[in-house]
Amino acid sequence: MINAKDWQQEQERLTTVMDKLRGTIAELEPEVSGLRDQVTDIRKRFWEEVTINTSNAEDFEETFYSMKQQEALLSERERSHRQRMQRLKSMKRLLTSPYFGRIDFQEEGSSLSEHIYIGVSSFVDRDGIDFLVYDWRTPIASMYYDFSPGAAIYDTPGGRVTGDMRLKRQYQISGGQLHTVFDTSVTIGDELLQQVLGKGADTQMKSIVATIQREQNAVIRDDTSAMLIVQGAAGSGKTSAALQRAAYLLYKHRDKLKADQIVLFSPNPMFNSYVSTVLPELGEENLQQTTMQEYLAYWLASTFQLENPFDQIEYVLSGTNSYGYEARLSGIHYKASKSYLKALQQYGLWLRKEGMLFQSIPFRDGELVSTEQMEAQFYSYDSSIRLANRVALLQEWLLKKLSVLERKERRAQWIQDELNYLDNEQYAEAYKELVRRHKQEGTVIHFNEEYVGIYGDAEEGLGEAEDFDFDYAMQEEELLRQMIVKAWFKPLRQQVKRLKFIDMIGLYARLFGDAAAYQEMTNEMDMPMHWQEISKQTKEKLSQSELFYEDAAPFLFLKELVEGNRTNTEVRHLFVDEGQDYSPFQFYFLKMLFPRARMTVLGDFSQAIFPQATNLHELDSPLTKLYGEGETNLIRLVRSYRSTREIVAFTKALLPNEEIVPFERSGRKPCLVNVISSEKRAERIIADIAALRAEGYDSIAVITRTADESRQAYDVLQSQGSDALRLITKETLTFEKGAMVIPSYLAKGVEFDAVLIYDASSQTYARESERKLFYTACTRAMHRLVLYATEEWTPFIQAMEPLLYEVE
Ligand SMILES: Nc1ncnc2c1ncn2[C@@H]1O[C@H](COP(=O)(O)OP(=O)(O)OP(=O)(O)O)[C@@H](O)[C@H]1O
Repeated sequence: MINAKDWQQEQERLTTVMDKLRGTIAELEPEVSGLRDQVTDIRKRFWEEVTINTSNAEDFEETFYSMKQQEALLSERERSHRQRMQRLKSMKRLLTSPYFGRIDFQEEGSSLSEHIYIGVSSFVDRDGIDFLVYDWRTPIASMYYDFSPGAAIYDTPGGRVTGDMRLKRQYQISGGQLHTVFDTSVTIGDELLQQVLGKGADTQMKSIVATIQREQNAVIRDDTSAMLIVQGAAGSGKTSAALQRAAYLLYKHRDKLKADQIVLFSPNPMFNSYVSTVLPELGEENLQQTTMQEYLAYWLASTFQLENPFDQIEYVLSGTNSYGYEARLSGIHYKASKSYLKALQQYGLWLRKEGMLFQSIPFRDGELVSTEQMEAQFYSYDSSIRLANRVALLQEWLLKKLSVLERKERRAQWIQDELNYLDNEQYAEAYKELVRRHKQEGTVIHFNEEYVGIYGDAEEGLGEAEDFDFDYAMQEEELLRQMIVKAWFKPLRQQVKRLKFIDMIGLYARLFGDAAAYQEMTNEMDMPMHWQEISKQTKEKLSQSELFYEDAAPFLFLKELVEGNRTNTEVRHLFVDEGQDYSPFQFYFLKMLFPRARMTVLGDFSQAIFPQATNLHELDSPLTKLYGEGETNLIRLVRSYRSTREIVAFTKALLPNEEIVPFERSGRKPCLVNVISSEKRAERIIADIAALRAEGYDSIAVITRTADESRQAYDVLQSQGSDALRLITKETLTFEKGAMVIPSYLAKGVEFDAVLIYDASSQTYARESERKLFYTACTRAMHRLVLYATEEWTPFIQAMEPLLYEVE
């Protein structure tokens, strides 16, 4: 804490800033509403202000300019309104807490030490020169996160500034009131961080701008790497850093980067809701959020029933004894690998020479264009042309061919039959169309009463009948023929436009047959184990219009090789959270889909629970190779901010090689509870939840290994009288406070005040492959961790130092 005199000065400064803020808000409010009224008014009276006259070229030009003028006025007012509105919102945000930090900095060569107050946005005095508050993302504010008092530097677009930081101070201000002030030295106020971290879990993630740590700041402000990899221990603030990074990039490149040009891939829809308030809290619009599944489904759901990654992991966790399990696992690994990617690329090259598969264009009972014709045409193009470009040429050829065939078909005998079956409405339509055409051409025609009698007097304002000089009946028949054939050809044309003439499923399915054929097409030297069974399983799925999750990205990749068109050049930044759960294949695929985006991948290999995991940080990581070492920056975060020291010590013992340093916050040791039956366990869990609630913990998760176990646990707990318990499934979209039962893989990325591991026995967690899953579940706990078992404890606990836990 600071002395009374300094406190007094800080109090006075806060009062001055608050007054000025109120003054600015009072000035801005009427300006904003005035501009809003003007915009509404201009919009409403737009056409009144424009004189429309198109009688001659000069009048037309005048009309055009008067419209342009009106449009310019409107967009200028809209822009002013938007800017003022944004400023007003920023000022209002500052009103509760105008700043959280201050540094005093004396630039080299200057005799003055400047007081830099730092908040969530900048606030400049009326003179436009005096910065009362600096946005935390300004270059000068970076020193607050990067240095302790003493020599300090910061980089600006104009070059590096060096100097001396005389003071570093932190504030807790809320509701415009000064609560605490700390002078800090080494890191950003451990006291403040202690207070922030000691609080309960929230249903929404919070912004951490007031307490960003130095290594996190490096993640946030890295603006040069094409690939930024953040390997961070559980709870080290990867997701937090990613979101503040988005806010930073939006601020730094505000004139050219928009929020919808940043895409965040997150682990599940519930996580999306969990992080969705951080950017708005920082005054920025939300970025685009999606999940890999959602993205794949966008392109594939109309063709296949797509397996969900959570169903895949359920199978991996529960299907150990089922037939074909080993083969499926081997298939999952192979289809996630760089080798498979190369195999598909090679297959693409092979297809340039031979083997493209097409679907004929059917017509009535036969074929309009056969697959042989397509094949011949396709391979008549220069073999150096890329597959996708050749497909585009073939498409053009097909469309032209359809036009020729369409004209030819008008003379076909079957049309005559169709004509006989037409109803009056269709004749009437043709009649109207003819009238319209002739009117347009200025031809004067006469319809005899017979036609008018049948079809009604569609013709109004037609000139007097003069020469009955064209054979209406013939024209009508010709038109009807055209209409009939057109109706038949329209869907065919659409199919061609949608590239339905390519047999994509056939092309993918062909890979899964004889191993020798596969090797010939793909040059694969190192076939995965159980190839025959993998092939059988894959083809079986395809034949039912279903797709395994592990096949989704590869299928789409092949589709892209053959068809092109799917790349997105708008997106500039791709953030992939829980990156260890994506396959090398998927990363490569993402790079291909978003060729103009930089990538930020955040993850923890220790939490790699999906079989297609990617190692993020080792030298041979496929991620480093994606953009090359020169373009890649790897940052490691080892300090964990989520869990107490005791919980971190326990979880670290599960994965002794994991680099993880706890933030010094203390709590109870994890507690092991052994009970004799599942009923007794339910009783105990219910009592524990009640006790935790009484201690003030609002968010409590009973974590099970799989969804099946969640359902069982939920049923037992309910039958024992636990009310207000929520069952979380892969369909759950929002994250709410309270007690819940949740499978381990859905708890990824989120955190709870207390975690109750439903079954930590050797029956549930025994295989080495389950170690990381168990670790991930335990690391969700912020303050309390309780584990239950009805049998002997999992070997992961048995191997642990007993000092690390309490037993009840
Ligand atoms: N600098 C910080 N100041 C305050 N709180 C922080 C800071 N860094 C992280 N935290 C808090 O620590 C918790 C964990 O952060 P976050 O979820 O971002 O970690 P993570 O590395 O993504 O975790 P995991 O990999 O386990 O999902 C959150 O409650 C977050 O608010």
